[in-house]
Amino acid sequence: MVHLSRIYFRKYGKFVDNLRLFVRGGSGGMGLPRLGGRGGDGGDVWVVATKDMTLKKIKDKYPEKRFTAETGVNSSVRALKGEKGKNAEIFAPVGITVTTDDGRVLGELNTEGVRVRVAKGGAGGSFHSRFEPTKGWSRHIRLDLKLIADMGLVGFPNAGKSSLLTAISNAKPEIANYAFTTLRPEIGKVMYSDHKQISIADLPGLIEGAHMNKGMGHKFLKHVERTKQLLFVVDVCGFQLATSTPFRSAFVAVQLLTKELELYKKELLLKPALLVVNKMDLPEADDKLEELKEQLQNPGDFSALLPDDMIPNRYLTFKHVVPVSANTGFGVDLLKSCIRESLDEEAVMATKEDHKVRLKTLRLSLPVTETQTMSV
Ligand SMILES: Nc1nc2c(ncn2[C@@H]2O[C@H](COP(=O)(O)OP(=O)(O)OP(=O)(O)O)[C@@H](O)[C@H]2O)c(=O)[nH]1
Ligand SMILES: [Mg+2]
Repeated sequence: MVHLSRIYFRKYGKFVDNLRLFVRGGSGGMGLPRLGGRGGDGGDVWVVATKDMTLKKIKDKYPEKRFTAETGVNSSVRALKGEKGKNAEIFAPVGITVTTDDGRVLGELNTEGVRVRVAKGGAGGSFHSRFEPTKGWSRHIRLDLKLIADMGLVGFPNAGKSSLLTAISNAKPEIANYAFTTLRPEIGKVMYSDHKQISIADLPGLIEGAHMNKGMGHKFLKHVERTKQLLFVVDVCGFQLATSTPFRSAFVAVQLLTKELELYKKELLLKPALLVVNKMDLPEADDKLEELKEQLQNPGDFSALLPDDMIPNRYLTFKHVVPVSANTGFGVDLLKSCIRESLDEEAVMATKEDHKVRLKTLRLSLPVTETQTMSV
């Protein structure tokens, strides 16, 4: 079973959370001057929110990333009014924003079945156009998978994720000394002194086997896909789900969490990650933290501590390892600044990347030809 899922996950390429596509409405059909016949209008291009769809699937299925609707049917003696060309439909995942290249929002596809027209077909030729049809609109659009939060908390049950969110944000999630207190994501906003706000999603605890849909499984992991960065949270003293399940030290917990994400979708591990070592107020926490830090320096040397089939292919490198106590507030300010620093760094990199793409596009599209943009 584990093997099967590994083979399955190898199929994934890089995680895709935005996609740029070229869309063109179909041209209109020719009119028939002799009999005053009108050609059919060209088909339109629509983006349709569809269950179980991903941007990656669109990219794989349409590597050219071009969608053109069909041309309207010419007017003929047998059918004076030509039929409208067939629409092109782009089946896209639920939770995307569709924008033009310059950032104008064309639609938010938040519910299955919602659709937005992104390119209108041209008009069929008629008396008013001397029976000449017009071309469909053409342009580039962007599909962006909306993030539910900047940061997502990833940890086993009871690690103190909800307590941590309470300590650093305005959120008031449920906290209790039993596993699976949190059953759905709750978003907390963290305020900074310069008024910048960032969002953190408290997510249900992950358990071993989550990638095979155990526990909250996929429901949980799906949300992790929609955060910019990951905030791993472990209990410095380790974790045991039940007396019948093995005890996991903080180091093992980190690696098991990594492996669960890897087995679900290894691209998740491309996201920047920070590690929070919680419950530093507990006895012997300092010694345990030292041990954890040492193990994280050379994780490969400690792989014998992990079950054979749960050794990550690549150990994660955390941008920051921050010891905190959600209960006493120790380390919370430091954590807030580490989070901010990490997000700011990523934003700078994203802007640079975006500039590069735009420059490249500009060079490729010069001189500007007949590309038209729609006014709605
Ligand atoms: N001593 C100590 N206990 C803590 C700390 N943070 C959280 N706890 C306790 O750990 C237990 C679990 O805390 P939660 O915040 O509910 O943990 P969670 O990770 O959100 O758990 P799930 O929602 O079940 O995944 C509670 O009894 C908390 O009071 C801490 O810093 N120190
Ligand atoms: Mg919780």
